[in-house]
Amino acid sequence: MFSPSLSPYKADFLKAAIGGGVLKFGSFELKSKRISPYFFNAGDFYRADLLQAISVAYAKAVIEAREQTGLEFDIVFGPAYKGIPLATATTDKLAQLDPKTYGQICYSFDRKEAKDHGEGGNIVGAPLKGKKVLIVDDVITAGTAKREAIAKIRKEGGIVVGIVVALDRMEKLPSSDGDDSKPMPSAIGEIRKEYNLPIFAILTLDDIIDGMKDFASPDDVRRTEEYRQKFKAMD
Ligand SMILES: O=P(O)(O)OC[C@H]1O[C@H](OP(=O)(O)OP(=O)(O)O)[C@H](O)[C@@H]1O
Ligand SMILES: O=C(O)c1cc(=O)[nH]c(=O)[nH]1
Repeated sequence: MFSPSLSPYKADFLKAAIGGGVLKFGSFELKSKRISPYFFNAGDFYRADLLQAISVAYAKAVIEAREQTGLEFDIVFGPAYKGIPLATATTDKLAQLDPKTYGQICYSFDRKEAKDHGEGGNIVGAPLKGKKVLIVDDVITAGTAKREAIAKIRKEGGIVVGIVVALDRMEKLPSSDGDDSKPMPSAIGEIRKEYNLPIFAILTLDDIIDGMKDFASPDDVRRTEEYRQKFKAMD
């Protein structure tokens, strides 16, 4: 059963992720090199109805963040690659849901490799200089991709004001010596502290484990629970 504490838009989003095959079970190597028994592939939200489902969920998370914390921004930034359609779809949906507040916001994203001809550079979309930037991305695991995005935005003169992700995998930071058995603080908590930034997650691993008991095999549930235990943060 989905956790009763999951708000309706979050439950709808989790249903879409399951129905669209975005949430997968098996063995996956992550950016952090950890081997995970589950994977959230936001690249699989490619059908129009799924794109609708994600843009509604991100837009509602942003609107909720504004109501709860006063979050304000000029630009939605999507880190390459999977962040790109998420940021553009979220920008569009925000303007549709609340044109008065979001009708003039812009989107922007980076290239993984700088372009050396034409307009050049490695940012596409709205120029970041002096602007308040909200990062919209898929997943946070060890936090590396978010740190890279913050560095890129700052290099361009942008002011990062917050991060919204679909899924907080609730994992610990990697330790500097690569020993993943050591107790470590959470990736999301350290970014919040280090950069003094609010980070909002639509779903957490706990939400997924609560929900998957209804549709995944007992083996997948057990492996995912063991993974949670192995990589859980000390805070
Ligand atoms: O928290 P982390 O340990 O950094 O891992 C999570 C990030 O890793 C993947 O990005 P990747 O850089 O592989 O880019 P992609 O969007 O091209 O898949 C994924 O899309 C997340 O953004
Ligand atoms: O950590 C990652 O690389 C990662 C995890 C996940 O669930 N989904 C994804 O796209 N990347």
